[in-house]
Amino acid sequence: MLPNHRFTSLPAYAQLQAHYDVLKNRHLRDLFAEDAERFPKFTRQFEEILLDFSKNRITDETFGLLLQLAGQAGLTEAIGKMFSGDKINRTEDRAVLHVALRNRSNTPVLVDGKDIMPDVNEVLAHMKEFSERVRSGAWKGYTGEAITDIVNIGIGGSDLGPVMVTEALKPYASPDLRVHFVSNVDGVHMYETLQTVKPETTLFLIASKTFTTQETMTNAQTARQWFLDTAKDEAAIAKHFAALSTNQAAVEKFGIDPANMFGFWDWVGGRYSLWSAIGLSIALYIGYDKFEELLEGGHAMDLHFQNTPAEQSLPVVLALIGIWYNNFFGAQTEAILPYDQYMHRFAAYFQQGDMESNGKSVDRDGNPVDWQTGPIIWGEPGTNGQHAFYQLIHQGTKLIPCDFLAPAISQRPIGEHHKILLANYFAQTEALMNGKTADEAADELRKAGKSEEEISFLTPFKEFSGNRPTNSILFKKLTPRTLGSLIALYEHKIFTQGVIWDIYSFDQWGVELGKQLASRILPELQDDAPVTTHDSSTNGLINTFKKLRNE
Ligand SMILES: O=P(O)(O)OC[C@H]1O[C@H](O)[C@H](O)[C@@H](O)[C@@H]1O
Repeated sequence: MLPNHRFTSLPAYAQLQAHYDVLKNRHLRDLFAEDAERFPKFTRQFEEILLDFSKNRITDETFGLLLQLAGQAGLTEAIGKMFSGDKINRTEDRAVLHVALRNRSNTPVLVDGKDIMPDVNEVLAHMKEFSERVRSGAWKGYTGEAITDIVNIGIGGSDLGPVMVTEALKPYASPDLRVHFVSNVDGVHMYETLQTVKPETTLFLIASKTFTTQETMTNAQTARQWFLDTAKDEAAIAKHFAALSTNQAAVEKFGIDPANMFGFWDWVGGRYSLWSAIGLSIALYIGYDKFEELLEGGHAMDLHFQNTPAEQSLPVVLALIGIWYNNFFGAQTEAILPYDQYMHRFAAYFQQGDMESNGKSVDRDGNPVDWQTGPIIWGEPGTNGQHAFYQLIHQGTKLIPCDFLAPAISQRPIGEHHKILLANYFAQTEALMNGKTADEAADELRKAGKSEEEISFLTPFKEFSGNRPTNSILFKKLTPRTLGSLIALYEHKIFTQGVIWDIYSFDQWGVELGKQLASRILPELQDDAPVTTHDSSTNGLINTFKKLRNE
């Protein structure tokens, strides 16, 4: 169990509050002018990843106080508890051990006194053997043909991670194997996917930790029926369906051969499961060796998180900077902006990772919090975002801390593209920091030949306040190892923030109510009788739906 504390009662909280009152009026331009050492002081390196957090509204004093906050919240102890298999997911009475899935050092990890590493290694060996057979063509479908298409059916954590990683690591993929993801219960998703594949050469992965999720079970049944419509023989299912799950009984009931089941455990949270059997689509797509490199990258970041003093730890730094804006500046959101097209689902992945983890409003004692917890996470790849929503980041009324991520080396070096991309990457954080003063804006207008009257009208619109904070994460190349480290970096950032905010980051009770109500409403949609069992809005909507569908 993690020790409890009141976030706002930590001594450093009050000090930070007082410090904020002084610092809130300081401009980043001036902080840089006063301190030539900001870049070396506020950058941290991990392998081929550089984190520059110098363009944040912090001084040495801010950073020192934030580190004290982490210390007072018992961060070191909490990290130890997670890695040693303590049941820190208290409301589900579970350990939190996605780190064991990528524990390439293979040191024993005990849950209830039992070392779980042999089980982890056994599933990995199964994934290796299976993915190698499928990729080499040795695994045959029911007509004797090799597999050409993988369809992963899963949702939430059983979808977003594999989608994000297979997109990010596309350059490492086998050209002979396509991968598809069906998540939405909207039949359109399954329909469109099935248009592009053939039953004889398709392997379905039914990815569900619980194997009860309505969307996934519905999609899986549809896929099964579609397959049997052609194959006609239930025995053929064994060659075309595999299950990634913790629930063996439900997998067998569905009719999947237990030999094709890849297990994992209740100590793997859904949104932290891409490192587990849920990552089978990744191993199939990029090959098991590359999947292992991804695990190694995650593990290397785990060791860094465990063994590095807080002031040197990239995840801790990211977490503290986030807390500074979330809890003192009142920022509501954080943008994740990768300047890498292959990372186009990275922000979407961490929407679940962060918001499902830290979107909580009771502390670990069950009392309502009176401080802000998890931020709203959003983002799109640069440069697309620049031409869409950056206007608001530059000149809007909201403070939006942004993470800018970019590789130094493109996976697809074509002409001048990467230099142009990176010029934009550097320019944006510089612009957000410095802004443009009224004098600078007026000078530019004067040089462009505008009249004094036009200049005085236009200047306020052309002015940029600047002082808008950013982190820059610059890495060498988006390799499987680096991606693994980047994912683990954000995972541990989320963990650190949850510890400091005194909330439980590894349950997700907030998703249950909607599920319960949907299963109550579903039977009501079976006939056309008007419903009266809900509030007037819900009744009205359901009854309008029943009318519309029959018109
Ligand atoms: O893997 P499954 O059991 O099908 O769960 C899929 C997803 O649905 C749940 O409602 C949770 O919100 C997610 O954390 C989970 O990843």
